[in-house]
Amino acid sequence: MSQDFWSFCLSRLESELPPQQFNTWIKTLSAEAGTSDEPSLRLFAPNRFVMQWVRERYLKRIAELGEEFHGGPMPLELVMSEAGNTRAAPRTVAPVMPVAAEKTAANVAPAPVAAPAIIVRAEPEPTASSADLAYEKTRLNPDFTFDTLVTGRANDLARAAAMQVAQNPGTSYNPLFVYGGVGLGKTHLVHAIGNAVYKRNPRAVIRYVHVEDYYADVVRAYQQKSFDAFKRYYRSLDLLLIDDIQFFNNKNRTQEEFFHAFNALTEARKQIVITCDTYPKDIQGLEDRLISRFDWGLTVQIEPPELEMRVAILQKKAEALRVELTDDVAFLIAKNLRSNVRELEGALNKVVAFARFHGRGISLEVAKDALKDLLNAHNRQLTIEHIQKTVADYYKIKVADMHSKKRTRVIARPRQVAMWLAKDLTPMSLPAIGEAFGGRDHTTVLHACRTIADLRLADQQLNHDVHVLTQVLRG
Ligand SMILES: Nc1ncnc2c1ncn2[C@@H]1O[C@H](COP(=O)(O)OP(=O)(O)OP(=O)(O)O)[C@@H](O)[C@H]1O
Repeated sequence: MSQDFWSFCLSRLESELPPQQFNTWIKTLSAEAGTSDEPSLRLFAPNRFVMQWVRERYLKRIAELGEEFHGGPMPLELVMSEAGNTRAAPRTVAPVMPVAAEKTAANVAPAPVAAPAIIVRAEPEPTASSADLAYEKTRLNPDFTFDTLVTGRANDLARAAAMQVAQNPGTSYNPLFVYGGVGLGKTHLVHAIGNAVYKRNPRAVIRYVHVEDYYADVVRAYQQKSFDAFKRYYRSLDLLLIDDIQFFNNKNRTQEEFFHAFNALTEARKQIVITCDTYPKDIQGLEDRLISRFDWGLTVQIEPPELEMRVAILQKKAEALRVELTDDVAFLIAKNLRSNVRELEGALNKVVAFARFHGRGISLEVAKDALKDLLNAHNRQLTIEHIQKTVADYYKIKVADMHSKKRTRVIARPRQVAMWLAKDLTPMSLPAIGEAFGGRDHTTVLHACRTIADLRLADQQLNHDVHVLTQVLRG
């Protein structure tokens, strides 16, 4: 069945593409399958930007995988989802039919009725104005705005700083350095800055670039001996948004170029926004002179969202997909996926696709069915022993110290961190946690949790430790 094909296709593309590309482009697609008798696949892109990118870079490969999976061609269509289709009038989704008239170069012969051809029908683009074209050069995703970004404790500082930068680019915090774990909205936030700056000033020269693409630009400039043009371009920007700087590791020539671009832009009071999965000093293989420059502006963290925020994000995403999501379903998903918003979204997409495929509405029952594997995996709970061992290893103390009565700071603080993590990451009660830490009283656990919560606001190193440990434990 084509639904199985899409799972097959996802796992193949995941192994073939760098994670950033897979997550940004492929995972945002939703799929609607034909029947087992008449396999077909219709892919929905959330907006024109994604549709164009997928069509140019990945559609041919998806068609090849379709042929490999089915042992023959399969009609394949890429359209914009209704929610993303802001230019055209909303249309109803019809079953996929082989539409020979709309073939593209990637196609083969017209479809005979019995054995359908691969028909790659990418929706024709609406005519673009020169303003549209200028906008597209920014590489900004129009869906990633401050309006679509849900705010909560996990990101309010980062969001406030980003809004400040968007209002006063080049003069408030330069660079703005945003760090946080995978899939927590860093890319969304930097696109939001770009979109806001563009809205205020459509003449601003803005460029969003992932580090891997920046690296590719350097390589191309090197091969084509076009370094002057490369330098001129990057130094002419008003706003440079550069994503996932951790992938700069040991790419010395690229770092060198970036160093000079950074200096030129900051000297000219042009804004730079950087994202990374970690705090600047912890980036592996990055030159010290870059690390020290990243400290010039403001460094803000995005943390994993708490339950209420996760529910709000799901509701927002459901709104964008134009599906109704009841609170019980939102809570089921949010309670089981804690660490990564992208996974949260993936789970929602899975529920929506499952409901559509089986012609059912979205209910708690449907959601449980759709997410069966995921819920089973989640139920293999994190144990307190695992938390104690991970924290002890991290701080290089003995696991036995988690249970001991020793009160020296080097031991007591990691123990408090482990208690805080146990409270945050497991459903255990305070008395049960106290018991697991050498039979301590629940008030001791409460005190530990409050101490760590307060210290995280005041002590950047401790906050960082807790962040790293949380990521490690959540896998
Ligand atoms: N606070 C939020 N509100 C709404 N959507 C969010 C929020 N945080 C994350 N998302 C969504 O989660 C998905 C993943 O976010 P994004 O790609 O920005 O994460 P990231 O931190 O850049 O990840 P990576 O480390 O893989 O680059 C996006 O679709 C984004 O819109």
